[in-house]
Amino acid sequence: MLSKIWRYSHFYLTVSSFLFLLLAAVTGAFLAFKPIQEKLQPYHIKNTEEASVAQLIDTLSNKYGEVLDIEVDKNYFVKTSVFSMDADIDGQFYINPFDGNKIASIPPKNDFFEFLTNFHRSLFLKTPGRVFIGIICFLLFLIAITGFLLAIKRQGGFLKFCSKIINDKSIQYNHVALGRLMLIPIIVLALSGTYLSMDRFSLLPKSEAIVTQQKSKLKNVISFSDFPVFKNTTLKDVQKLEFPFSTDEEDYFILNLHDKELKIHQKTGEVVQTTHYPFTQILAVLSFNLHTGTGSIIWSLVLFLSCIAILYFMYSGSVITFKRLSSKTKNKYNSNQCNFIILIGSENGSTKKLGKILYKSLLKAGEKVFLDDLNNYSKYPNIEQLIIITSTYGQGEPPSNAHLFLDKLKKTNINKPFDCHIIGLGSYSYLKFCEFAKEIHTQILLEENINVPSKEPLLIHNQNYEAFRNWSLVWASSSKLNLEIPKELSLKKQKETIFKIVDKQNTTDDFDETFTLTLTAKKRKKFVPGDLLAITPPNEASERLYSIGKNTNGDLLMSIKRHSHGVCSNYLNDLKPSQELKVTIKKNKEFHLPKKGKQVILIANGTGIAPFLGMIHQKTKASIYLYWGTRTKTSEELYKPQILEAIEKKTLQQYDIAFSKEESPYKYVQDLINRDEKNIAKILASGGTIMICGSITMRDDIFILLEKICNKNKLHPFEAYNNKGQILTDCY
Ligand SMILES: Cc1cc2nc3c(=O)[nH]c(=O)nc-3n(C[C@H](O)[C@H](O)[C@H](O)COP(=O)(O)O)c2cc1C
Repeated sequence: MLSKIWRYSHFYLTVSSFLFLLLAAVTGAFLAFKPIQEKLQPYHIKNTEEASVAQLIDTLSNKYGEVLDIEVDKNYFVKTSVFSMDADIDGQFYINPFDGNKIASIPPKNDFFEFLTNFHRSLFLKTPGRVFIGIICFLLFLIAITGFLLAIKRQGGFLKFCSKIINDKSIQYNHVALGRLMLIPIIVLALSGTYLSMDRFSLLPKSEAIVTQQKSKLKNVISFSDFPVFKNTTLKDVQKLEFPFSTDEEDYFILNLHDKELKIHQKTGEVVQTTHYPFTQILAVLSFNLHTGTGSIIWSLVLFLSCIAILYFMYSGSVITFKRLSSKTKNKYNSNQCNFIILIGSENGSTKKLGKILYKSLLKAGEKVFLDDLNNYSKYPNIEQLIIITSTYGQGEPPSNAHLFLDKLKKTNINKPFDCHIIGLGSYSYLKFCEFAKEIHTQILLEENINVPSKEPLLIHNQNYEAFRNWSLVWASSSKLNLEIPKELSLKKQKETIFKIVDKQNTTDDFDETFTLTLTAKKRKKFVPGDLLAITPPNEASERLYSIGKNTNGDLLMSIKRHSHGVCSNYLNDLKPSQELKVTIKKNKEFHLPKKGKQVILIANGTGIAPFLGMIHQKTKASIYLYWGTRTKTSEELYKPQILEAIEKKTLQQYDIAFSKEESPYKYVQDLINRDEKNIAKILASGGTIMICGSITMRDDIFILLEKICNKNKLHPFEAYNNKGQILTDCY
């Protein structure tokens, strides 16, 4: 419930301030260069900060007739105003504090920055504009805070806020990852701006300056440069020093430091009055410096990046919102009329898209169907089939529109029995894969009047549309429905590439027939080992995905197991060298050889070796260890030349194989991992990566093994390495 409040607040706050935030961020990004431009002026003399006021007064009085004041700005540029008959050294100019020489005249204000500053502060609307911008600044603060709370919720708790965000290559990932990085600068920017506006309109609590007076007791007249207060004050603490107007004792030196103002007797050098600035004033100066970056190039650059980040958030937030809103559907029938009910659990809208496809297909087939959120589950008088499609969020939790469902399920009496089908969407990157769909399945099995035809729910990794489509077609035919389910989820036609077969090698042992295909693209096509190749066999609707490797010539490598009734594997097996094949390459960045990290362990079984055949030849600074489980020595022969070449070229540091159908000390790849547990633990602890490709059963066994290795070797829990992205999988 709370997360809904944060989400709506985050959304409405951004929408209401959108245009003004946009203008403020664009002008702010330019204005961040003002302090940099100022700081880069050559008016600073090394060690100015360390010079004492006494030293400076001494230098100036020797050099100039009458000094009116001295100013030290945030960049430690020293300005003085002098009165002189010589026009060249009359008025205000920059000086070298050590010899008093004039360095430069005060340049006129930069028109461009002046224009931008006025616009940024008030949109040229004077006081109403300033008030408005102050409010926008405060809204930015609220947007940052609600965004922070949403990120905590997304990460699964406050303590997990800083843990690795799983990169699912989505725009949400960029939004959250950048948000976490820029959270503090943006909060500082927003709070300091709000404070400055409140100060400008006297909205801050009144606090008086504390004034302490002291009567002059001393009689000795001493020279200015001998005044103890001048001797003990360095220029780094000074803002301004005003010289006495006349030689009259009633005229004082006024020394403005960063936190107080001192009145100094011009004959004796005694401090006769100290005025401590109120805290609100000190805070206003701090806010000004923090909001403008005055005096610091690094902070100015951080402010610039914050403004760019705000612009990016506005873009990514709009895309996310558009995606969510576009997945909303208006039902044609009301729920009481419908015999098909589709309920969706979705956080970011992708699951809803699948529900919508089924909804539209059923409508087109003339069925009465109702689509809704899982949270709105209720009694449906005419229901025959309930289809639940849900993602999992957080750490195995329901998405935000589904958290009430299980409770409602328990409380709702069902009078008329119906069938229920459950589809889970999730990602293997998370330990609790499709956990919420599994939980629903378990709960629904306990309901007397709900019939669940499948023993297991359908669980889909990475929104694989093909898996969903195949399920829909099977379900439609079992329900005697003639459904048209689109072949592609997106209407954008994927780019096909024509490859030519350059080599084909088959190997058959007593158990399996496997073969490799080497393909070369007719036109240059970029791909990386670990990417996926989508093939749709002729006269077939659905595509099949294969993880691909690359040989040293840059050709594409596939490793395929032939299934006696497999349509695609037989189609590929029938291809002859020099024949052509139309395919689509799908980027699979989650399963590329990592760019960082010193060590990578590759674990495969069966034809899962394919992407690794490319990775062992990739140029990388990391040491690569390959563990492979296959059935027989015959099946190893097919890949041996590639592997031996990599060992010879030293791009592969270690190769171990387990045979499940031969006399061999190690039967499964799991046995090899168990044997080398100490090394595996070391690599995990030092930030290395483990990549797994092959069957899901093997992957699950390896996960259990890794969990044990982590416990035994007193490492962090396995989940931590998985969350940090050190475990990459591509299993089927
Ligand atoms: C922050 C976050 C947490 C996730 N947690 C899990 C999880 O615990 N288990 C899982 O299988 N998938 C998890 N996923 C993957 C999503 O379930 C998957 O991407 C799904 O397709 C998202 O669908 P939606 O856009 O409809 O919410 C998570 C995704 C994100 C962004």
